[in-house]
Amino acid sequence: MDAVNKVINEDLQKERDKCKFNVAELTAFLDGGDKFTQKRREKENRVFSIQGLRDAVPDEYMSHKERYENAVRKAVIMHQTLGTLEDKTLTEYETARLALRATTSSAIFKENSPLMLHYSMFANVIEGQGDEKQREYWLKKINNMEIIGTYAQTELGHGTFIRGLETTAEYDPKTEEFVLNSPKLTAYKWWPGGLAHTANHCVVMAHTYSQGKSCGIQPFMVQIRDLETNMPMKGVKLGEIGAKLGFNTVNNGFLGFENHRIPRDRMLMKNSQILKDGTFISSPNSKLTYGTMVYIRVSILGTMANTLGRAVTIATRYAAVRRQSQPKPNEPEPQILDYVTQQHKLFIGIASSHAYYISCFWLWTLYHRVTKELAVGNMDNLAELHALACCLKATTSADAAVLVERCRLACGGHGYMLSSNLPQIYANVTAANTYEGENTVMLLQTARALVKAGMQVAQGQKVSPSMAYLADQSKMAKWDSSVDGIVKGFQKVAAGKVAACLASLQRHTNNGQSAEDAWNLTSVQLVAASEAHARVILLSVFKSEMDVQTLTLSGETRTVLFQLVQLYTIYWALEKVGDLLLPTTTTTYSVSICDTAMRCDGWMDETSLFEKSTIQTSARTGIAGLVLSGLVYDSAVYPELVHQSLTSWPLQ
Ligand SMILES: CCCCCCCCCCCCCC(=O)SCCNC(=O)CCNC(=O)[C@H](O)C(C)(C)COP(=O)(O)OP(=O)(O)OC[C@H]1O[C@@H](n2cnc3c(N)ncnc32)[C@H](O)[C@@H]1OP(=O)(O)O
Ligand SMILES: Cc1cc2nc3c(=O)[nH]c(=O)nc-3n(C[C@H](O)[C@H](O)[C@H](O)COP(=O)(O)OP(=O)(O)OC[C@H]3O[C@@H](n4cnc5c(N)ncnc54)[C@H](O)[C@@H]3O)c2cc1C
Repeated sequence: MDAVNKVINEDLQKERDKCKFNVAELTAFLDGGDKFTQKRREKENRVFSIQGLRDAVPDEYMSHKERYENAVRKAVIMHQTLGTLEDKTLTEYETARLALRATTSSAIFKENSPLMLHYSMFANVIEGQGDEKQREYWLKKINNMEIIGTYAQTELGHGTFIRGLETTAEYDPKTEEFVLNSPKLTAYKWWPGGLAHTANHCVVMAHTYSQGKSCGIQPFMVQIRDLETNMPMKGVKLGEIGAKLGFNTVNNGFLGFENHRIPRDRMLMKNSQILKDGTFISSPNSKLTYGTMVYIRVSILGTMANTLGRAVTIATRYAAVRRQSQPKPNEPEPQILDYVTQQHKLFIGIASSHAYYISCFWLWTLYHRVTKELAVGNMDNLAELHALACCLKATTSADAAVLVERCRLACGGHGYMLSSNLPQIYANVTAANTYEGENTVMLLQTARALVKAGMQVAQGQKVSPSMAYLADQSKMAKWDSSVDGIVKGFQKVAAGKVAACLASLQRHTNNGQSAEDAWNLTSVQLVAASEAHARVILLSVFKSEMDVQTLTLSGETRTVLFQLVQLYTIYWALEKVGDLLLPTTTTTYSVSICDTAMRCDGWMDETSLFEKSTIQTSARTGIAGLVLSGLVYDSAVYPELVHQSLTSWPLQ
């Protein structure tokens, strides 16, 4: 194996040599600047040089228990290592941006870390829901790993419907304690990562009662295990939920309570409070309790960018080194990358990964702005943030799962091998369709906001900036096959779908249906309208952010990035050709230029055997990448046809 490792595959090297742009420049652009590239590499080099982080045996040959124990062992080393590299001089945004790119964890854990929830939701829920004293007390313990925690919301009976949670927390003013109970089996917490054996604390979302009255769903910090023995505390029942498609080392567990008492100050009281005598002071907005979910939904865009980037890198490298068939007699078998069908499968993955990165940073900026506004009591933009986070989480995770599976199929039989790592990547990516808000449910949340905006437009009222295009449709000029033109086409499609939903809701209520039944009867269209809106946002943000952010880049790098924008836009125009009412056309791909993602060593945190043995990489540094061909649309008739279709759009 070692001898093989020293030789870089000839075809791969040739592709890298053909690169027309400055790889370092593009890498720094994606990282957010040279400073971050340096920091990322420092982290990667440190982590990847640790012998103890390598698996003696591939995960898939271990038992369930061995896998978990191996993951715990690595999680401890990772924590010790990363702790020493922490940079306190970075702003919160910079730290988040670095975390998004320096995903060493995905290279170390094929099925994720058992501490995943500790670092993500547990820490964030204390930050977002704890009062000042609670934040000061708990965050120190969390950061020092004095306690290990998770986020326990979902129950066996209810995941989506939070208001239906059955775990109860009843305030007892005599002892100034809350009494936690799981009155039924369906009230058991079910799913929280790390709960099975790893966590000794968790934030429990529970239906809260005081003075005999419901105080809604509130968060509580609960110690569930003894810190010395790791055994469950009195009145706490714990266990593991069992083997899953993926996430097997995340250690998802169940949790039930039987008269488990906790002090009053364990309720996280930033937003709502229960005073010593039991008086309930309600949050200014009950949805503030859901803030951690919004934060993770925003992060998921970045996770999708990384996960898809890894899959498409593996598949593109494979396409460069794999030769198959003999279309021209007496000539060698071509690289499968030369087949246009193969390029069609892979390039959209490269473009989408970039689109998700850009959209994630854009959404992060909005998230930080809204968080600052909330801190001073301004809720004006919370609904818009929620609507955007829901539809973008749903659309990017759904697309990423499809595209990762396409990458797996693009590797033929080898993609079916676990050693390709593509099946495990798929198992990770498809989970995001369900966790942090099931995708259909998320799209329906955005649809609520779209319907509201549609009604406001009809009444001549102002709507939120991301939905302002709904009001502009009548003024909208002709559109064409330029990127901006296609974005306008998509705006028209989304506006048309929203209008159709409003008409359907109206029709059903006029026919005597209740508002709820009218909503259910219209829900297939509502989901479609919400997805169309997400497409508008993804396409327009990708284009406009690239316009602004690439100004200082060299012409070659800008060109290749704009080819990705163009590819992404045109791909979706063709995918949604029915929506755009485009009659069948003979538009063809004429593939000639381009490439990108796999040139940047940001993608190089893949540790699979497959990559190392079959396709040689220069392991995490200075990957020159492959020269693929870019995509140029070659159809003179295209703009005309699109335009004609749009002018016959029945709902405009
Ligand atoms: C460091 C980071 C790394 C990241 C790695 C990632 C992987 C990490 C691993 C992750 C592992 C996985 C970990 C996990 O999986 S943790 C568990 C995650 N669980 C969920 O996400 C549950 C999904 N369900 C919900 O969120 C709610 O119950 C929904 C939203 C469905 C309905 O709710 P409800 O029935 O109560 O509400 P309503 O429909 O009557 O609507 C009422 C109004 O409220 C507004 N509204 C609703 N929600 C919000 C909100 N959030 N902010 C602002 N507003 C909000 C809404 O628009 C509406 O407004 P209006 O129309 O009336 O004006
Ligand atoms: C890998 C993984 C990790 C997880 N980690 C955690 C964790 O750490 N902590 C935690 O608390 N939870 C966690 N979860 C749970 C997760 O958040 C829930 O599974 C998710 O919110 C969906 O809820 P559910 O499973 O009850 O699905 P359901 O809501 O029962 O969904 C089933 C189907 O019903 C449909 N449906 C439900 N309600 C509606 C509606 N109102 N309108 C239309 N259709 C509807 C859905 O679209 C879906 O098709 C995790 C889940 C997974 C898969």
